[in-house]
Amino acid sequence: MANTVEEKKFSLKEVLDTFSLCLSENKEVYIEHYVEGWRGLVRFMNSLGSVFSFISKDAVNKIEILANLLNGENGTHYITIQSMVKYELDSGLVDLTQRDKHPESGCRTLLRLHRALRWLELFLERLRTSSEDSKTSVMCSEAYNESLAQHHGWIIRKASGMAFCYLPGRPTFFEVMNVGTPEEVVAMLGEALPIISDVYNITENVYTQHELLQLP
Ligand SMILES: CCCCCCCC/C=C\CCCCCCCC(=O)N[C@@H](COP(=O)(O)O)[C@H](O)/C=C/CCCCCCCCCCCCC
Repeated sequence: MANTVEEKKFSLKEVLDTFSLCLSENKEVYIEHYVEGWRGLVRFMNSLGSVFSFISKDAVNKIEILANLLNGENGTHYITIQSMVKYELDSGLVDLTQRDKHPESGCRTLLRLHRALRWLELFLERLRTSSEDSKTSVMCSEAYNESLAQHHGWIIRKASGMAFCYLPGRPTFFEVMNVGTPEEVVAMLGEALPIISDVYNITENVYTQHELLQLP
C-alpha cells in the first residue's frame, strides 16, 4: 500500500500536515515526509482528470525512485535530503555534467520535484490571493513560466500549456481540496505556504552549497 498513490481521497489538510513533518529540529528535510507530501499532491492531480496523466506519471516515477532508495539497502543514508546529498556525493553516485552512470540518482531526481515545489509555491500564492473570477489556468501557467518552464524543452512546455487549459475553475478547485468554505481554503493556504516555502528554501540552500542546481 505504501508504494501506491491513487487510492486515497485528496485532503489539503493532510498534505499540509505531511509537509510540516518534513523539517527536523535542526532544519534537515526528511525524505519520507517529502515523498509522502508529493503522493498527496499527485492524488489531487489525478482527481482532475486523465489529461494530466503525463504529468502525474512523471511525478510518480520520481516519487518511486526516491521511495525505493529510502527503502533500499542504503536507506539509512536517505533519511534526510542533507544526508542523501552527502552520501551520494561522497560515494560518487551523482552524474554532475551529463546523465551517464547514475541516471536515477537521488540528488537529480529530488531536484526535479524541488523545482516543481517552487511552481506549487507560486501557484498556491496566486490561488490564495485570487478573486472569485480568477482563472486557475492563468495562475497555473504564470507560476509554471516563472519556475519549471525554464527547465523544460519546447514539447513539454507546449503539452503543459495545453493541459492547463483543462484545469477546472476556482470553485471546483477549492471543493476538491476538501477544506470547507472558500474563506477556510484561503486561510489554510495561508498556513500551508510558509511551510512549503521553508522546505523549498532549505532544500535550495543545500543544493546551492553543493552546486547541484543544474544536475543533468
Ligand atoms: C494544494 C492543492 C493545489 C495544487 C495541487 C497541485 C498538484 C500537483 C501535483 C503534481 C505536480 C506535478 C509535478 C511535476 C514534476 C515534474 C518534474 C519534471 O520537471 N520532470 C521533467 C524533467 O524530468 P527528467 O526528464 O529530467 O527526468 C519531465 O521531462 C517532465 C515531464 C512531464 C511534464 C511536467 C509538467 C509539469 C507541469 C507542472 C504543473 C502541474 C499542474 C497541475 C495542476 C493541478
